[in-house]
Amino acid sequence: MSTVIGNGGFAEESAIEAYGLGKRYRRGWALKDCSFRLPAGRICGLVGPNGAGKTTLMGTAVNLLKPTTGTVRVFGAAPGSEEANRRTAFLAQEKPLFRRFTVAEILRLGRELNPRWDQKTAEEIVRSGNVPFTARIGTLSGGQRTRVAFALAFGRRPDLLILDEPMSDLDPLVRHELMSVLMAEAAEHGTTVLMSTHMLADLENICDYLIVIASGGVRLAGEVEDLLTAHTLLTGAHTGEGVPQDLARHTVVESRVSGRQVTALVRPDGPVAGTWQACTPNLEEILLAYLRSPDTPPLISPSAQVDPKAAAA
Ligand SMILES: Nc1ncnc2c1ncn2[C@@H]1O[C@H](COP(=O)(O)OP(=O)(O)OP(=O)(O)O)[C@@H](O)[C@H]1O
Repeated sequence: MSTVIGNGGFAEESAIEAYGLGKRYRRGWALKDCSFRLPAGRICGLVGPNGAGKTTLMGTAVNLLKPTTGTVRVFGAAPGSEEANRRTAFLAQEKPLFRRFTVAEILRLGRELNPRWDQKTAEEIVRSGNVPFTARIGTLSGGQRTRVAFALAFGRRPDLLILDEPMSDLDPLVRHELMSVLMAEAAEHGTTVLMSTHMLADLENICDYLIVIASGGVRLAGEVEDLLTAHTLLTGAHTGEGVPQDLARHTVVESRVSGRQVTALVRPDGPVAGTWQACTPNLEEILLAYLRSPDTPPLISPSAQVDPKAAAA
């Protein structure tokens, strides 16, 4: 199992490590050359445009899909192994639950199949949404079914919870409530969460770690705090064509001209020369700039990097 020495000098366990992960269907590559590490204990947002391969990536981590290239490990174990299965829960986008079962029967099934089952937490999640325990799954609304799927996932008391766009069919109040449950559970038990989302509010309010994938692989990965502080948003006078000379030694993620003003999102490599107004960008500005600029070199924080040699070990 690989570990990395973190800032405090403690060895941090890896929840997920992906090495050159790729999946090819007949139509082409769904996921390509994806390498990253998710340290244990983080709540990580997985972001990317439609079709970037987020569901595919999650599918390989829970052994629903076999990668075409590369490998993925969950707590150092192969997906599908007893160790990985015991420690991981997956909530798929379409929330497949047995439609003819009642809510109580589904929870009983969860209890019987999982040695670490936490009935109290599972029941509380169902009860706080006033979902009747006697109702059949097939008669529930989409949002209620999501709530029951959440209860099943949390009831398993996983070390790693993988959620594929979990909030897409929930009303704002329920989203808020279930996100609070998610954060409280994760904080109490040190659960690692990998959650794909298109909602920037989820990222800003919940996630402390971020992985951005696009057609060319991983574009950004690391602690949200580190990703924010690595960038500066500069505004100055537009004096000529192309990237301003002052910025030539820095990584310019994106620059845009509006009238006589130029705005540039930059990864500064030391102090920036010239007359610029500088501010810290927000997560949305960084995300959009990277997704619009496929040629910008990716930024992978040290904590999110894998050692390619470890893939063969
Ligand atoms: N079973 C399949 N057969 C063929 N192509 C597939 C299959 N599953 C996914 N794909 C393709 O792989 C690519 C990645 O799909 P995936 O569902 O992983 O993306 P995503 O990032 O989760 O997208 P979204 O944000 O829209 O949910 C898409 O182009 C999709 O059409």
